[in-house]
Amino acid sequence: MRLDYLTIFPDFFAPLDLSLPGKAADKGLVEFHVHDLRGHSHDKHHRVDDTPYGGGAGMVMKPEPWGEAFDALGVDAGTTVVFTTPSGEPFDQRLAADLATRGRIVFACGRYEGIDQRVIDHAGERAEVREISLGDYVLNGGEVAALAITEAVVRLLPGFMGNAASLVEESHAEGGLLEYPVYTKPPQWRGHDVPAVLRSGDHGKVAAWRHEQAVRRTAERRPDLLHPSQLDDGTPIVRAT
Ligand SMILES: COc1cccc(COC(=O)c2cn[nH]c2)c1
Repeated sequence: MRLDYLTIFPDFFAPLDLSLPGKAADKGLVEFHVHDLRGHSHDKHHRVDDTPYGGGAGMVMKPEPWGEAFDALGVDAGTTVVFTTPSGEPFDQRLAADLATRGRIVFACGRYEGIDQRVIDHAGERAEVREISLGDYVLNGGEVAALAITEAVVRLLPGFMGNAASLVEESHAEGGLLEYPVYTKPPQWRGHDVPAVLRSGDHGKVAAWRHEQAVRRTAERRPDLLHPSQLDDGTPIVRAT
């Protein structure tokens, strides 16, 4: 998989050479290419923004640099262009798995009040476009979101995670439950003991305890992930007639 990043802050993506994503690059599973959008603005000050039509506060990113960058990158039907933006579709594990099937992703990292809408419209004429939000909050730019999406996607690439088994068990996987609590040595620590069941050696009991903990934790923190039948707050189960 080839990942490209279009940004006015290319240094933001220096971490891609470290830790998780970096290892994938070493394995040849993924290649990263970072591009400074200002390189595609040719006025004296390499301007990438201007005042918004219709007035209002802030600045809007000009379309020309983006169009020239798409041309330089060869954005085409085999490319998925991801615009990270608060007004995008919510990012989740399912979307991460979907993006992990792509051959090439170009992350378009917006700043200011956003990117001229014609850039998104034009991109949709030449490639697959996904507008993706990390969550309901506003960052100063799309770079942090692009890094988060990158990590969630790259770790799913076949042959990347050393222990594929851990991918199956983790949160928001098929079960749709939050992860159960985990423990390691020492057995006692500052007055806190590891739950005895985890040291019992009884794999059946351990599995049951972990499932119960995952359901309890999900009911407490993310009832939206549970089906009514799994809520134990007495929610009446109204069956479709
Ligand atoms: C492209 O248009 C804009 C406009 C405003 C801010 C940003 C930066 O992205 C976010 O704030 C964000 C991404 N996911 N959740 C929040 C982009």
